[in-house]
Amino acid sequence: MHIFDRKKELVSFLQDERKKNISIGLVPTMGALHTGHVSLVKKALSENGLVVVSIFVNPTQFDKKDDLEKYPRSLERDVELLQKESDQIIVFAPSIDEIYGKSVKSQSYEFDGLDKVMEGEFRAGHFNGVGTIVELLLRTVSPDKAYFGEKDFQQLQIIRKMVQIKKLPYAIIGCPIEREPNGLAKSSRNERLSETTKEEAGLIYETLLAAKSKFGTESASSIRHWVKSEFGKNPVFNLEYFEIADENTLTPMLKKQNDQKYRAFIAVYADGVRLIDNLRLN
Ligand SMILES: Nc1ncnc2c1ncn2[C@@H]1O[C@H](COP(=O)(O)OP(=O)(O)OP(=O)(O)O)[C@@H](O)[C@H]1O
Ligand SMILES: CC(C)(CO)[C@@H](O)C(=O)[O-]
Ligand code: BAL
Repeated sequence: MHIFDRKKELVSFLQDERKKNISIGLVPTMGALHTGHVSLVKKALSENGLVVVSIFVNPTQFDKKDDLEKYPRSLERDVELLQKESDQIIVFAPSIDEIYGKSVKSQSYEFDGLDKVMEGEFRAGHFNGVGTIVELLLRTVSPDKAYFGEKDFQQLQIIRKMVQIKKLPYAIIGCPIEREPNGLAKSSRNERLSETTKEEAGLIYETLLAAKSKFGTESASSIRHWVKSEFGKNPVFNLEYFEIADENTLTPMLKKQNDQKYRAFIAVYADGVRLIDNLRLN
């Protein structure tokens, strides 16, 4: 398997591959790979001749030092896992210096308000950091298609917006959420949960399912109220937000419009670890 840590070498390798008329997929990750990531890689392999998986824990998208320091890192294990998947995979695992040089800073983006709610509200500067690294990866790899998980649904919509605003010629493909048997969305940060909390964290998905079943008959504000009061009684989880929002604009739902698609979004802390999830409601 080819593993690159320099942009220049990756670019020159891909230029040669492209001459063979091979289509290229890109799967950006922060490593500590799990079956959620693998589902993106499989989808990319099914649609492209070559798939670049980037592994880079991007410092500029972390608003909390502690979260960045404790983020799981396992490059060797990640490479082994990808090697088992296919020999059509290329790994790009650059250093912070290779990406940012001396100035570890984000660019500033205009995302049409998509970044002002939920993750954007609670993680200051997060989406400027995501935009900065994703734009750089897209421009470096120049893929035909890039793959992102719906687990980070707000991020997916923001990347779609960035590509549209910057007129970047790459297709952005959203992929469904992979879950544990108890419904917990697979996430690298789950590694930091105790076995007991991981089991109890099935409650997050159960809450989303309950919100979906209430959605037919109850107002958004009544469902929000119900979720807040349920979590208020639970000593294991600390609810950061629960929102019902329009899937495209991400604005909180006021009155249901029949032609709009709505989604429930949730962020909770458990064992000091921040977990997010979402579910389409209609
Ligand atoms: N359970 C999942 N199902 C589908 N896609 C996923 C899942 N988890 C992560 N992804 C996607 O994989 C890509 C890389 O995500 P990332 O490396 O941040 O992993 P992660 O598990 O989301 O980690 P964390 O939530 O701890 O940041 C993103 O596009 C993300 O949406
Ligand atoms: C897209 C991404 C790899 C950018 O660092 C990250 O936000 C993630 O893993 O979802
Ligand atoms: N998967 C989203 C990246 C982050 O939490 O920073």
